[in-house]
Amino acid sequence: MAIIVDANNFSIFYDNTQIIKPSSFKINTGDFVFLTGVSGSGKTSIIKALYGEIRPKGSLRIGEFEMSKISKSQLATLRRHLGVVFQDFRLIPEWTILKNVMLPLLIKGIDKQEAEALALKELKKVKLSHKADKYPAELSGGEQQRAAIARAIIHRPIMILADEPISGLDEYSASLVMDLFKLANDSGITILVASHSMPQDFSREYRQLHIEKGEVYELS
Ligand SMILES: Nc1ncnc2c1ncn2[C@@H]1O[C@H](COP(=O)(O)OP(=O)(O)OP(=O)(O)O)[C@@H](O)[C@H]1O
Repeated sequence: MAIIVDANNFSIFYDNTQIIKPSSFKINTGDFVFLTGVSGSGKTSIIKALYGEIRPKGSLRIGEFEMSKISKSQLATLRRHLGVVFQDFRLIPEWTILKNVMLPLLIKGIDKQEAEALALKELKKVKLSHKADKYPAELSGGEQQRAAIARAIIHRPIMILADEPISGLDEYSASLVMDLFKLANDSGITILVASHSMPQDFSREYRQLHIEKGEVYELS
């Protein structure tokens, strides 16, 4: 199995404060991984390091890219192959939900009409077809979260990074979201979900990386 994430003594600092102590782990292509830990333990920071928003120390590789010294152009290339769901969704407020979901396809250079048709299909899967023409502010938090997930999946990334994608969702929406991730995982997409706890009744093989006191280790 190919290694997609290779963390080798990587650590994260904000100014002089060490949030993640030197840690090592590997994620294989096709893994379904939960990143758990209490609030403030550093889950978001690891997602941000993997998405290139903060620069880790030591070695954190995604495929051929070394995140501790990735260049701007390499980062743009890498991001085209990642899907990300941030805790605050980061939908573009001036754009409709449909256009937000189309964005990764437009970046890929897919023609607008085709992108629109694909985005409508993806919105159907997250049960948001009826909100396609609305703006983010017109949607509930849970609906915005589902739109963000549609945007993260639509371009069939190699890996999806999702920060607390089911927190605050009711049971129906939470299982809808987890089902979407399972489906994506079935098609070979590696999934990393940061969550303060494991979802109940998670019926599939998974790995759990846990952060405690700044250390990341595998729970089995
Ligand atoms: N930009 C920043 N500057 C300084 N410290 C930060 C910054 N962002 C986060 N931190 C600190 O880093 C630590 C880890 O934060 P992080 O957001 O990664 O935790 P988390 O596990 O995702 O928490 P939550 O579950 O509440 O989202 C916290 O102590 C936080 O205060």
